[in-house]
Amino acid sequence: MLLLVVTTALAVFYRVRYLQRELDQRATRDFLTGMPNRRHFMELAEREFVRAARHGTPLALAVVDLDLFKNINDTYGHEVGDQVLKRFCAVTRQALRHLDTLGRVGGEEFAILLPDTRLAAAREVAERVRQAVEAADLTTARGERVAFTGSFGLTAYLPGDTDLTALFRRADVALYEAKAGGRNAVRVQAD
Ligand SMILES: Nc1nc2c(ncn2[C@@H]2O[C@H](COP(=O)(O)OP(=O)(O)OP(=O)(O)O)[C@@H](O)[C@H]2O)c(=O)[nH]1
Repeated sequence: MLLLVVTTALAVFYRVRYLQRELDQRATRDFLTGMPNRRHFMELAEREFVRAARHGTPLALAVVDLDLFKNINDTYGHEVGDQVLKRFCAVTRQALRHLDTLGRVGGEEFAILLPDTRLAAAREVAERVRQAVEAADLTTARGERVAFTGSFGLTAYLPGDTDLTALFRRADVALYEAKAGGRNAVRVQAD
């Protein structure tokens, strides 16, 4: 009898723990790509921003927008567009270091957080990711080869920054320049 009670209690315990993890996962991860969703990415970025502001540790932020993504959807269909988003994440994740965080902050918009990284090093990382994305492709069920690229806006924490918004503002300006300059490029906004 005691054995039955104990095994039932254990089974309930593990089931509850599993469900709790499922819930946590759904709250923090983007359903399509499995990357941190916007809210979770912002939480992680906020944590790193506080650390940079308090201890003066370097911190870089890149915003990435897939190029002419509407064309991919229009040409190959929304499902292939979804596959491109997933492939982009896999390729980018592989080109990043373990400490870096890739988040999906919008439909075809992503952000990369690079803790303990100065601008010069971050530029190298962003350029490596850009090249990896450019070199990647996928083949559709109909045998069509789909290539894709991304534009990158990069910035780093400055001692005068009072909040994370300042970094996003600069990164967005750099991203705009990358798009205006013809896309598939890394642009930097240092101040
Ligand atoms: N397949 C798919 N498409 C998405 C998703 N989220 C956003 N999009 C599409 O992404 C496209 C973004 O298009 P635009 O904002 O016009 O930008 P763009 O075509 O990438 O052009 P540029 O940013 O100027 O290079 C829209 O067509 C959205 O419908 C998604 O989850 N899956």
